[in-house]
Amino acid sequence: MSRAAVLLINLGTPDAPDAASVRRYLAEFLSDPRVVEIPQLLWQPILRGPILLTRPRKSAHAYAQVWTEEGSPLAVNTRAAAAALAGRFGGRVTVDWAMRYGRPSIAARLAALGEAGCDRILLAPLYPQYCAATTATAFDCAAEALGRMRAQPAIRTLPPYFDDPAYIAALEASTRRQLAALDFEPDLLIASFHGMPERTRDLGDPYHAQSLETARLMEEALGREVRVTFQSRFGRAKWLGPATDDVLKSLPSQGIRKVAVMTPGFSADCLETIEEIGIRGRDDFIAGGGQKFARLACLNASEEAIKLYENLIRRELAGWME
Ligand SMILES: C=CC1=C(C)c2cc3[nH]c(cc4nc(cc5[nH]c(cc1n2)c(C)c5CCC(=O)O)C(CCC(=O)O)=C4C)c(C)c3C=C
Ligand SMILES: [Fe+2]
Ligand SMILES: [Fe+2]
Repeated sequence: MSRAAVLLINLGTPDAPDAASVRRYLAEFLSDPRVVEIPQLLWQPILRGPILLTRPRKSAHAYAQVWTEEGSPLAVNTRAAAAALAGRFGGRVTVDWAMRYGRPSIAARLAALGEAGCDRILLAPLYPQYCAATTATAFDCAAEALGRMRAQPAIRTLPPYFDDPAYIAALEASTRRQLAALDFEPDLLIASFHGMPERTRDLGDPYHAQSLETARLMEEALGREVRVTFQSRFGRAKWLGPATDDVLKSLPSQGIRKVAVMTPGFSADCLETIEEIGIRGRDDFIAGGGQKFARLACLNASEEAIKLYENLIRRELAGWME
């Protein structure tokens, strides 16, 4: 008897909001050559020196502001999506989740699925837009774990879903629901995507184009402008723009005083959405003269999200669920 499983994969997060845990997490994350594409011989001294000496304390402070009783929001939301999804397959598919960096690791969950008798596994990184720094490295990591197994499961991978009608419909429904609940009508809706070095686009990474296409399809679906920005600049290289913080600071002087910000590239709320947009982004906008600011939640484990993931997963598991 064969048995199918789906492994939801997200980025990863520290174990606790303290400097030591954040340091361990950042050391693993930022040592990934898919993330920082500088030769390791040059990069490691910079990482182990200035970056890991200063950033963990600052980031731990930010994490402490978003941490919940159940843990880091990224882990809490990803786990909740996996739990809700499990109920949609009537026990015919095992649904599990893992993190590319930190815990639960991809290797540990692949091993656990193997022990549970799952011999057909769909790897599903929850990144709607393909990016080598997120999607590719998740598959690299899984391949490395598979490379150490004697009895490997059969593997399928979830393609990016940036333009999938089911994803656009989920975003549209979630956005309409959240806009209707606001006590104001935004002058502008912003879609803030995580940034990337511009160089990666020039070398052929489709992330930028796929982000723009998601926003264009959202404009079509919502019948209103969706202004694209890129957040979370890191390092000295030129990153994709326009930068979310710069745009938020400058909008009030252009007469735009009420905004709503959505983050469609993040499947789950996390440090980058709750703290960077919801706290610092709001402060930037209000300090610049803005009046009303709303951060719209990610799809997380909402009804819209679970319907979307069930749809995508059923399609990819065709022929495996009998
Ligand atoms: C959704 C897509 C993401 C892309 C693309 C991405 C690229 C990328 N990120 C960094 C550096 C950092 N990112 C950090 C946090 C973080 N990044 C993503 C997603 C993408 N990153 C998420 C979901 C999170 C949140 C994790 C959480 O625990 O909530 C951080 C850590 C926080 C901090 O210290 O600021 C860093 C650093 C680079 C360099 C990069 C591409 C080159
Ligand atoms: Fe990031
Ligand atoms: Fe950030």
